[in-house]
Amino acid sequence: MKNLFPYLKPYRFSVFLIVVFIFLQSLLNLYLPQLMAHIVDQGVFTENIGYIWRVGGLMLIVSIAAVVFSVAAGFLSSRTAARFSKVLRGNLFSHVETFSLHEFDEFGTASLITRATNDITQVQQMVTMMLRMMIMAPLNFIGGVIMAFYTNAHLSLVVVVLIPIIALIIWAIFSKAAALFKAMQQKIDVLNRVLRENLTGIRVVRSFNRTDYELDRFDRANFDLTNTTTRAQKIMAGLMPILMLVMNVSTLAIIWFGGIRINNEQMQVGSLIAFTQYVLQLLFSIMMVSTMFFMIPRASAAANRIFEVLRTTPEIRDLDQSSDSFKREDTPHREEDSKEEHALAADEERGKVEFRNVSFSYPGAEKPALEDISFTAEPGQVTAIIGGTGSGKSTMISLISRFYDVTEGSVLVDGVDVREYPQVDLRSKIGLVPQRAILFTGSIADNVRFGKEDATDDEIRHAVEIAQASEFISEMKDGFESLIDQGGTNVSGGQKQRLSIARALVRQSQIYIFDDSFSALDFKTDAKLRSALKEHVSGSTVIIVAQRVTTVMDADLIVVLEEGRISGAGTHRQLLEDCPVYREIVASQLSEEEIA
Ligand SMILES: Nc1ncnc2c1ncn2[C@@H]1O[C@H](COP(=O)(O)OP(=O)(O)OP(=O)(O)O)[C@@H](O)[C@H]1O
Repeated sequence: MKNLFPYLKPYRFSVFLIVVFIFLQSLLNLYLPQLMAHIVDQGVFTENIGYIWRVGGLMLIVSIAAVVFSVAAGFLSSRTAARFSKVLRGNLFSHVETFSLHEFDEFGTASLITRATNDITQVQQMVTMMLRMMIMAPLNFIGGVIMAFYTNAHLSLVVVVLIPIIALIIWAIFSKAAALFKAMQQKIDVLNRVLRENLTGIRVVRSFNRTDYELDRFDRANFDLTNTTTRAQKIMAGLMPILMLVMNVSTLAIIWFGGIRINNEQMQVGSLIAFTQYVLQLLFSIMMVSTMFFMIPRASAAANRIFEVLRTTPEIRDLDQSSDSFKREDTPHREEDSKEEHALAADEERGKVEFRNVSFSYPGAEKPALEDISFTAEPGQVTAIIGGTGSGKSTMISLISRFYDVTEGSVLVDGVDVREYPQVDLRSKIGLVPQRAILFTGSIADNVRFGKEDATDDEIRHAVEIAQASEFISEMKDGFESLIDQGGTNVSGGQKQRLSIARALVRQSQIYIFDDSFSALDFKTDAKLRSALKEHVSGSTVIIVAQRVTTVMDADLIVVLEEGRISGAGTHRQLLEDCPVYREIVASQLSEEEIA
């Protein structure tokens, strides 16, 4: 929880005002019973109506002033907490943006969403309460104790007995509830995950008639969360009645002993009323603190989860600019300014991608996904990667964009290790079409422009033409301004793929990577697209990952992957001659005539 304080620093002035307002409110609240005692002892018993009016009027003014301070403090604390959580949410989001895929895998999307929404709301509520109660409760408590002693020291013995009893009750209840509150946040994660999976995979769920299974899965997560919440609330529900009981018994004790003292003429009735009020006020402040404690375990679990994300250092970071970055691997001892060198390298070679003895293992995986991979994809050439499912094709692609870092060896772009580029520079060289086409809510033009913010209409039209998407766009009612629904559900799989190809092409990059991007296209469109690519991006390095032999046959270099290793590299003809794995793939897809 203490990690939260730096986030409150910018609101120092508001916090200061809250403290002042609450201090004044508490003082006024402590003054009221005194006025009451005066009315009773000096007004009612002496039948001095004028005095009653005067002091009554003063009481009214004091009460109104207390309400004004309370409203002002309430407003300021809600505003401060809302702003604080806005900043925290912003920081969380921008920090998550720096994560590599590894950190995303580790936290899980559902959990990151819960942390950015529900967890932050918990903390915000806690801060609102804390800003008011943390100051008001101790003030009321200490003020109540002092005033009770001041009003009647003998009767205050009741208070001395009371406080340890209440402290014990609260401690017993909270030590039981804390673990349950922590579990509650984790169960919200699970519920979110089930919900999210079901909603994003709704088509699969429906087509496989798995609605009942999903309902059952959701019911279980829902029941589990409800169960834990109920158990926690049951324990907490005991708190208020027990405290009320203690409070009523103490009031009874005060009136009992106070009555005896009044009978013995050691105390006045007004003082007894004031004393009772002070004791109630201090008991009330304990109750306020306990309500806050009610929120602490949950909010502190939420805060821990938020800071767990904020404290995570992304595995993939840019090199310190002052370090020896941008050194070309093949000339490691050159001494020129590194940036100049970088520019030089980029000038000499435009988009060359080289894998040098690359091995890669996913964290926790038993065996490496890639082992000893070496090949070069040259600018102006098409390099194809073919292999069975799970052979490591997408993993290889991820290493070029540096979504993951290699375990051994190095991936070089224009002779510079990808780890030495600022990530933004590296990725601006690459137009990537991922395996799963992802579109965003917005128009078709917006989606293509995602690849290049300042793309002109002509550039967009040109990219769309190469991607063979013009025809279906022109058939849509609003053409380029047609809206894409969330997740791109209102366009077909092939259309989605073509739009995500256009998005990559509009970048006019040095390197284009198509990760199985032609699989949803029919053979004719696939062929047309590839010949358009050849014509329009002839100077760039084109890397095509594919399962279909017809897609890769014309490539200048075909790399055959099997279980994370290269089992052959060359042209179609060369591979037919000396790569049995390639021959097998070809035989399974093409007829004898086609092979010949
Ligand atoms: N995020 C991940 N965490 C752990 N293991 C992974 C992860 N992604 C892939 N793998 C594993 O790495 C291996 C290679 O996967 P990859 O996705 O690169 O294969 P692929 O050749 O692209 O397959 P496909 O053609 O089916 O897409 C597989 O065994 C897979 O289980």
